[in-house]
Amino acid sequence: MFLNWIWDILFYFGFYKRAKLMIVGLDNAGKSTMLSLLKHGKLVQHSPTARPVSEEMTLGGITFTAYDLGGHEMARRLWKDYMPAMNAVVFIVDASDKIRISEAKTQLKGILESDLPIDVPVVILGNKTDKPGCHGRVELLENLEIQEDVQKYGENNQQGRQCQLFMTSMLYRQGYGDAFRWLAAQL
Ligand SMILES: Nc1nc2c(ncn2[C@@H]2O[C@H](COP(=O)(O)OP(=O)(O)OP(=O)(O)O)[C@@H](O)[C@H]2O)c(=O)[nH]1
Ligand SMILES: [Mg+2]
Repeated sequence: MFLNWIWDILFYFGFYKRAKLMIVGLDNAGKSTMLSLLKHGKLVQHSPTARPVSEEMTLGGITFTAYDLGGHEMARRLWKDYMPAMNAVVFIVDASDKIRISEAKTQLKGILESDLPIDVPVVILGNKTDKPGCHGRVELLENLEIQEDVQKYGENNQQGRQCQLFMTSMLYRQGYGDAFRWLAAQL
């Protein structure tokens, strides 16, 4: 009880922030792998996510409740139900999957152009950069057709949704730290 009051007071004066985060992207992109890395610091093999999984963790001074929503077609139907309550979105793309890049583009556009509140930042992770022949950052910007979203909102600091692309490898534990630091700075 006493501890709860302390948290409430810290929260009220802005010393303690909470945020709800949804982690989405096509199936097999690496969502659950990233969540285990963030939460437990371990690489874990997961079965395809059948129903939403949530984890709480503190990163960059913010306590996140993160929802791993699963990326196969049935699971995608749930994304829109979560959107109104979210403070941030992580969209993971398998940068080595050149066949499904246009499917990823469609799903990402669906989020960027949805009713997701305009003040909700979206960070896009181009994952699996350890795999040979995968898309680089410039190719990914082009193929996902997000150059404008990233430039307009991410770099020039104009009004609109904050949106940025980071390249990551969960296998080599690279890139997601920068992505989460950027995300925390937007909240
Ligand atoms: N090479 C490589 N493999 C990765 C990386 N990240 C994830 N994987 C592998 O990709 C596969 C799918 O990862 P998951 O984290 O289960 O994918 P998911 O996005 O949660 O997929 P769904 O639950 O089906 O939506 C697993 O075999 C992971 O080990 C990475 O950075 N590099
Ligand atoms: Mg999963």
